[in-house]
Amino acid sequence: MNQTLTEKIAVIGGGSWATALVKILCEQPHIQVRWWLRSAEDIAHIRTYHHNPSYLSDVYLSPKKVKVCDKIKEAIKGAQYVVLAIPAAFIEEPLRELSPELLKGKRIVSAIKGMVPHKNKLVTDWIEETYGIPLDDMCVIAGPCHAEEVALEKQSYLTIASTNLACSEDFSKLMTCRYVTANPLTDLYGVEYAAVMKNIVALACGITHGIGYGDNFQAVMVANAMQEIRRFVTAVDPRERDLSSSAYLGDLLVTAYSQFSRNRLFGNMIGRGYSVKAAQLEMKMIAEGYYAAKSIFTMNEKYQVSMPITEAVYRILYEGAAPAFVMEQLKKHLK
Ligand SMILES: NC(=O)c1ccc[n+]([C@@H]2O[C@H](COP(=O)([O-])OP(=O)(O)OC[C@H]3O[C@@H](n4cnc5c(N)ncnc54)[C@H](O)[C@@H]3O)[C@@H](O)[C@H]2O)c1
Ligand SMILES: O=P(O)(O)OC[C@H](O)CO
Repeated sequence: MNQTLTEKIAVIGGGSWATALVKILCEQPHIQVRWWLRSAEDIAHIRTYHHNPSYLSDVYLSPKKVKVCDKIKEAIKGAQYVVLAIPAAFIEEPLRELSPELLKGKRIVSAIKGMVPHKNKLVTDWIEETYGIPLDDMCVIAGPCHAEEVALEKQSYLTIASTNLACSEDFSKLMTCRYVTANPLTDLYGVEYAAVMKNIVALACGITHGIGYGDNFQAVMVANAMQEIRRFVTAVDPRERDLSSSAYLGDLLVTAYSQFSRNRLFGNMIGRGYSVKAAQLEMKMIAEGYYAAKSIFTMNEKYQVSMPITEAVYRILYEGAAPAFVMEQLKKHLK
């Protein structure tokens, strides 16, 4: 192995975002990536052909920089950072192999924009509770950035949020390269909740588009959604934050309008009459907003914030309410 590869970073997950993150990290000359994927077939393919056959398959994964691992313990061994890029709904199972001792002293980076279902917890809170990692040793990767555009090396911006500025600054440096600019921020909870909630909004955008509503309606819904996000985030974690910045508003806009949005695509299918099961089967990718709608709706039983868009999505996805009827009702709440 090249002597200059001094820093080891583990990436956990085999989807599009994990693949894009591996690509970004490989741009740093001193980094070796230890990459754990769930699929044995994908691991074998990457070892032989240096491309992920299942996601972003055009991205070249240099064997000099990327060591693909069968075992999660092997991936995290000696790693200073452990980057989690598995949809939140599936995070518990693979991490069961790990213990507080194995993760001790490492910085944990959540690239996940979802909540752990049933527990209704942010990933960082769940990691703190389960593995005893202090919040100050964690950060989240946020901002409007689709894996597909990273693969194409289109200029993108990320926000690295942590309660510990040094942690977010350090990891921002590792995520900055020719086509990515990463900026640090100290609003961990605000960024994490906004990233979870924008997925619910993208579902709503997809649903209305699927029903036949146009751009005019969607613009009003997105504007109202930003206010809904502000109300909820302020209730859960009151502090001053500029929600018009790219970590919050930017992420909402990209997911609501991009052709690459998983959540919008999923919502669009629901609007066109697919059942939840059928839409999930049709998509190879995961729409985090499906799980988030339930978590945020349930959390809001405590906060009682006005959240008509989240409620509308929840009723359609979990109570089987007809999308056209629910959106007709939602119209009364939008301004
Ligand atoms: N894709 C993006 O552009 C992007 C950008 C920012 C953040 N994220 C976040 O990254 C996280 C990972 O999403 P992604 O886009 O890479 O996923 P994806 O939709 O591209 O891929 C699905 C992933 O889910 C895993 N998976 C599917 N079913 C599973 C199961 N039953 N058990 C265990 N794992 C299963 C697959 O192995 C794969 O890793 C999500 O929280 C997402 O919000 C994604
Ligand atoms: O836009 P989606 O639904 O693919 O979600 C992916 C990322 O969160 C975008 O930042």
